[in-house]
Amino acid sequence: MSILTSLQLILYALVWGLGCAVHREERPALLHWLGFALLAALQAALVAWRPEGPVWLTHTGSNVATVFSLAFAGRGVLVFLRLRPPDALWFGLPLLALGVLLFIGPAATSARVGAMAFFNALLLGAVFMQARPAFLAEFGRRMAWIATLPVLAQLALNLFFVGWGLLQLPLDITGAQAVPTATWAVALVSAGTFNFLFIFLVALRLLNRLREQASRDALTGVANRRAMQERLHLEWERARRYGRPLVAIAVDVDHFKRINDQHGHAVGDRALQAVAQALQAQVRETDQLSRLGGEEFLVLMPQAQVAQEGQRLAERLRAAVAALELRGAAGAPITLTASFGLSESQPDDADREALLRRADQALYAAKRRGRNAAVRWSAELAGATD
Ligand SMILES: Nc1nc2c(ncn2[C@@H]2O[C@H](COP(=O)(O)OP(=O)(O)OP(=O)(O)O)[C@@H](O)[C@H]2O)c(=O)[nH]1
Repeated sequence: MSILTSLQLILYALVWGLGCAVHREERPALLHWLGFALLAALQAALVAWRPEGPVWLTHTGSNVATVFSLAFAGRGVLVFLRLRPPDALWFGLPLLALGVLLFIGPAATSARVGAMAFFNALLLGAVFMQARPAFLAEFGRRMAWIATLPVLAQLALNLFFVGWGLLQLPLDITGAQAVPTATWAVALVSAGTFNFLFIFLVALRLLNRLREQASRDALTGVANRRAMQERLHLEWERARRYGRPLVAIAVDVDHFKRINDQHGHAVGDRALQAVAQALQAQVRETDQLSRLGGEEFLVLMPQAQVAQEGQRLAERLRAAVAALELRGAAGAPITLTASFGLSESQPDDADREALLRRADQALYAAKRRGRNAAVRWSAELAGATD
């Protein structure tokens, strides 16, 4: 049984090792779990070596390996969650366990197993307390429960052994009876759950990050055109279904080419970032600001009316961009303004692009009227382009 467990853990170690090679960002956590799997495999192999092997290794050594393997697993979880593990605890406890187990020696079985289980329980409790809020925040309640199960199973097993050690119960934990079988089953299942769960979570985090990157504009961090199209689709359908208009505000920074030409592309980039920040600070959580490309942005305002909330927001956005204080490379002040075109969805719109087309027409009108202005679409503007 224990030699099979050892082999299984070596396979886990192989997976973590491969993970370290290909996934740099998570390498610190994966290295911890590689250490965990190797030490747990060592522990199982030492147990398999009983009764032929030297007792200091097969008994005391296997207990020490167990405590250290849990320390690696737990500290790895904290590193994975970007938490700061208190090192006095995570290095101090295993070292203290080593000292205590050496002091007890291999012969005093109940004291030795009880002491090992006590340190294991402390480590499990510590990781549970520190990791749970961050875990819940990133992966949600369902995943937190799945992650909690192997910890609780391990904790229960270790508390049982602490009790066993303290009370000196007449149980044989080394033979083939119910208790050792249950011990191995809990150890195997919890190690397996732990490994598969965290392999899954590493992949899930990667997937979430890729999704996030696919919908964000790399320069400004606001939503990109793709995310805007998705949101527009959703909000346009909602607007039609519930008869609540949707407002689009097209934004274009004025004479942006001059900023690039006079101050260089890097300053131009900084200006775009500042504009995005200024716009973002004005829009509501329920609105969406996106960068469509170049110096063009778009604000979508669900459940709003252009003559009221739309016009008010556009005016605030205009003022926020005009109030930006930017400096070029030589410290020269840069004046920035933007033009705004507003439109509102209409019940007879053939498609959602109609809303954007009208916002664009209004934007061109704002440019024609001298820029640094917000213009609301009206029927006279239809067909007029620059
Ligand atoms: N720095 C920087 N410049 C960009 C980026 N994307 C587009 N541009 C520049 O933005 C400028 C857009 O210029 P135009 O479309 O002519 O418009 P404009 O100069 O803002 O003039 P109006 O819109 O008529 O007020 C071009 O010079 C592009 O090279 C970017 O990501 N970074």
